[in-house]
Amino acid sequence: MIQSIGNKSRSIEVAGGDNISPSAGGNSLRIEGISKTFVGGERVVEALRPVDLSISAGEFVCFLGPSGCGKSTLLNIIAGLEAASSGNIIVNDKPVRGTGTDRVLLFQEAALFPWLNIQKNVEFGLRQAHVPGKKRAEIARHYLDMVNLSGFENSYPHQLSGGMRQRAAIARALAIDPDILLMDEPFGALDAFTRDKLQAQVETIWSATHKTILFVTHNVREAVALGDRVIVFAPRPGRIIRDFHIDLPRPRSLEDHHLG
Ligand SMILES: Nc1ncnc2c1ncn2[C@@H]1O[C@H](COP(=O)(O)OP(=O)(O)OP(=O)(O)O)[C@@H](O)[C@H]1O
Repeated sequence: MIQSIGNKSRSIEVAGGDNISPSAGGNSLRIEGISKTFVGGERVVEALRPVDLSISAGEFVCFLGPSGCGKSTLLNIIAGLEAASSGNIIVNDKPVRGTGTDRVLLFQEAALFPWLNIQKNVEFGLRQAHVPGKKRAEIARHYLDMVNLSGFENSYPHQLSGGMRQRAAIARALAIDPDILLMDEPFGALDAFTRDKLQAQVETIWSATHKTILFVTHNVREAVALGDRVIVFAPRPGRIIRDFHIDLPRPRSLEDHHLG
């Protein structure tokens, strides 16, 4: 079921003053009949009933639902970290199997390498992709600037706050220029104040980069504050029960009473 909240005609402001439609780039991701049943000895858990979903390039989609409804399982399948029991993941019209640099998954705990400084952490994926040193440094600086971490290039993860570490992880993910950013409760471990600030920052980053974002949350307010769409899952066995289109103007303020 598709429902709509807010004003239908909407565009977003991007740096340089252009007005673009956030879903102008065609289909980015198709989830076709994806199901998952975990089998471990005697125990069989039907985590996901077949899920079908089409997501446009540049859309910001939130997966909302109670604990255990299969949100993380679906995100892991899209990331290629978990095999589905049935169905296909189609990215840019091609079926994908396994992980790829077109999709990057961010977790609740920023998974930075503790032995590398922030600059080197952000450069890591670029090094793997054999991007030359000067170019790597330039790209890393660009994204560190985007997440307001300029000046912390030489710091190590343990010297940063949780919110700063999560911002560094976002910069590292963006540096490899994925089509799709998969965010699994990325702010779940942060205090409310930091969380609010990072939500606003993610909205700004999304507007500037036009990435397709899939964002898992338990929090209705967070989902409505961030998403173009909020996909609501039912408890186990996980399945989609609602597909809300959120047409509230951006940037959205968390104090906006429409979000309540
Ligand atoms: N590796 C696994 N083996 C067996 N069961 C699993 C495995 N991973 C997840 N499950 C089960 O699948 C169901 C869905 O789990 P999942 O983590 O996807 O839910 P979720 O909606 O992301 O929950 P939460 O919001 O608490 O993270 C749960 O019942 C969970 O116990």
